[in-house]
Amino acid sequence: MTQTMIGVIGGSGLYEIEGLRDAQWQRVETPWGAPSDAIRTGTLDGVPIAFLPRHGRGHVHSPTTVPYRANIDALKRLGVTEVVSLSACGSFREEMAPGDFVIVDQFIDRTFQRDKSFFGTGCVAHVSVAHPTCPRLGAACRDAAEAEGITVHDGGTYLVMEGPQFSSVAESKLYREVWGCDVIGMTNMPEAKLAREAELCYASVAMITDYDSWHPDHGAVDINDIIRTLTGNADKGRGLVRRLPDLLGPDRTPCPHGCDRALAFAILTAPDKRDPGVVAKLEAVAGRVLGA
Ligand SMILES: CSC[C@H]1O[C@H](OP(=O)(O)O)[C@H](O)[C@@H]1O
Ligand SMILES: Nc1ncnc2[nH]cnc12
Repeated sequence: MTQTMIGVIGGSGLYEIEGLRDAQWQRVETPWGAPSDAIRTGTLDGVPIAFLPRHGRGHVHSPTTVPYRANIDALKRLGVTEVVSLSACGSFREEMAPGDFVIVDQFIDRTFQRDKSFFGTGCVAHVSVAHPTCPRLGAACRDAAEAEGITVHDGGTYLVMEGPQFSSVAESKLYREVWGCDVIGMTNMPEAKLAREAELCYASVAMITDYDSWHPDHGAVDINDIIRTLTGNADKGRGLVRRLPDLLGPDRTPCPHGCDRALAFAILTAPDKRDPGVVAKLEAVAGRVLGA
């Protein structure tokens, strides 16, 4: 049994979290550079929490330049066991309305300008992301949302676009009608892939702000409309987070889905062929299997 530590990555509109005991902003350095911002640590109902604003306070990083590897490494380094990602998203479904939340369980990754792995030449690893989110953590997020009175949809496919521009109508229709996606955003990849490589449980809560551009009654995505919905969504997201310690509990049993053992057989590079410099960089994320 290990101790639960909840990492929360707050998306657009969610730059602070209140109500933590012994709260402090902690600067964390990683071999991948600095995370998006300092990390707010403390406890909530006796469970340690680490909150990281994905874009930094004041919204400094674009979806492309968010330091995804540093963020995940820093959370792991602090002892986080579960990562809850809260993100503003557009909807492809009439019934998934602005203000609703979706517990995402699949992704289509259309990003192309980001570092997507901790591994590479000198230490190669291949983890499975067939099921990129943790069902146990996702269920806790769903239960927390329901307890808060939030309209929550259990399961959905999130199209991750590079951005920063929103989609054209043709793209929006392709993602919705042909690819069967439910929501769209710009940030959950490579975040989810990196969390898996770091053997962290990862759940994604899509907080819907708009209908993207496919919807005949809503026209183009308008950032002003999004901002109006963001504030209410951020409050609901904070309410969801406040319920998680009670639902997850302080003592953590091994993940029944194996998220915390994802690297067990993933590293292909023979021990005598591993680059010691690369292995050293992997100390926080893969020290369990590399003995680094
Ligand atoms: C607020 S409009 C677009 C912006 O919001 C989302 O960010 P996040 O996922 O961090 O909440 C979306 O992915 C874009 O980056
Ligand atoms: N329609 C949309 N497309 C991409 N990212 C978003 N974030 C919020 N709404 C979005």
